[in-house]
Amino acid sequence: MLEELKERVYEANMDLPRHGLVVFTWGNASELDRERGLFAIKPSGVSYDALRPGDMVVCDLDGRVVEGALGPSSDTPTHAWLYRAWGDRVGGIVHTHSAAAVAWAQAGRDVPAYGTTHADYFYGPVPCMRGLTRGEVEGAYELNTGKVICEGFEERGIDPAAVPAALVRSHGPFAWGSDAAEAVYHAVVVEQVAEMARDTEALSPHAGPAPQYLLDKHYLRKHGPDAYYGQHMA
Ligand SMILES: O=C(CO)[C@@H](O)[C@@H](O)COP(=O)(O)O
Repeated sequence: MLEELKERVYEANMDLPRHGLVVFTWGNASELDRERGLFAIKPSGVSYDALRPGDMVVCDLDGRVVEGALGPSSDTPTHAWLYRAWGDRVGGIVHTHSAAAVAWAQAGRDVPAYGTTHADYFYGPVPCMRGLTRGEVEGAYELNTGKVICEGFEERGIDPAAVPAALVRSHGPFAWGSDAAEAVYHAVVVEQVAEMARDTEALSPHAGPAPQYLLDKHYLRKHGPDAYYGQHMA
């Protein structure tokens, strides 16, 4: 079972450079095994060319390594915190430094819902979390990154299942999903909508978000109780 988990997490990590979301070692993906209370994650700082399924590191929800010869991703405490907080809804997490999403994070701005591409996946803006304080950075930095994301969603009343991504100010995007593969998918979508939103503002600085009724329609026809997008076989 853990071998299958490692294989899936390996494939998710390898999908990050395939989709152009990371260069060098700038990202990581993980997946939760809810029954065991464990997750597998990429080892830290290992080149994607050299990565093998058996290199994936298995950790508990405190971020302690329970299996693996290599050190886990430096962002392991962030993943662990998010699984502890949201593990009932989130089964896979991805962090990247994809360029357009990072640009919004560095600007300290939410990615506005400018159109239906965005609304097909996110029920509202992709929120930019506050930057970490000096104390949070000099303390348990990566754990505090997870806390800042959770606090931001709580303060704004956002359900992480309805908005499966966030930006952390001055840092970059985190995305999640039901498993690692879906988290990668959402990381790709965040980058795409970040690019589109940036271009929208370049063309029309005062475009403003699309009408709420249109955003609602697109989100709900895919994710609402009466969703009809795609194949719905009886
Ligand atoms: O944010 C950073 C680096 O600043 C990390 O997320 C990124 O390099 C990936 O690190 P890991 O190789 O997963 O430890």
